Amino acid sequence: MSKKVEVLSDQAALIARSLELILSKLETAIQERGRFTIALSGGSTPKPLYEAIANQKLPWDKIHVFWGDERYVPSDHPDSNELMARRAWLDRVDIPATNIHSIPTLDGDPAVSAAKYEKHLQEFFQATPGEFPSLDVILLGMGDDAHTASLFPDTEALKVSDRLITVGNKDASQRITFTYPFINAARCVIFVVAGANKRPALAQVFAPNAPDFTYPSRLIQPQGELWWLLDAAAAQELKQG
Ligand SMILES: O=C1O[C@H](COP(=O)(O)O)[C@@H](O)[C@H](O)[C@H]1O
Repeated sequence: MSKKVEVLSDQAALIARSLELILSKLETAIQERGRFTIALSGGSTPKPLYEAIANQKLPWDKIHVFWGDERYVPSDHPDSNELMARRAWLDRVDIPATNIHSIPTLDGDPAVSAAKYEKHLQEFFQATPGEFPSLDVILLGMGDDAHTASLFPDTEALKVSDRLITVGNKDASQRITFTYPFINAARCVIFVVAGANKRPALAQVFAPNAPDFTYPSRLIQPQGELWWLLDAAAAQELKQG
């Protein structure tokens, strides 16, 4: 694994750098493999990044979009990660509908939906059960409790190491999430983290010793590249430490 940490002066610089990195991975992937696969994060931080991607001239037919996690709500629900990405990016470009790989959320049972998405991923990547295919880029955020994707502190999802997709739990509500070994199979994982409220969690995630299950972002140790792109507000304690 190669780990790189970059601190950007503000949110605009953070988004500009994230965009630059994604575009460089996209160019390489298309040159080498003829397509670019990316998993998106939700929350609020990546919205301006998605808007910036929508403003690029890109070979949309060669770009395949997945989600690293999703809330268990219909795709037109205000909490839907897909809805945010569609409004900010996907509905604004000429990407084929078949290149948008939504997480199913209408089965009435998150475990059924998780299994369906896993099957879809295995078919797309022509992976056998038990094999962990590699996305070109997995974009991640981090919550102020150090969760990433929908891998929340001290939850059962953190123990799942034999599947690509599982059910995550945020308090009483269930979500669908990539498992940490699937994230770790990626060619490149990019965390984009902004805001002073992330400082305490970040300090624990970067500490030499802290419990991984309490700070789930620590479990992200990909075989490929790991990038932490932070704004100055989020990184302040790291610089002091
Ligand atoms: O709940 C979620 O939150 C995290 C972090 O979001 P942020 O707005 O604090 O950046 C996000 O990465 C995840 O995809 C989302 O479902």
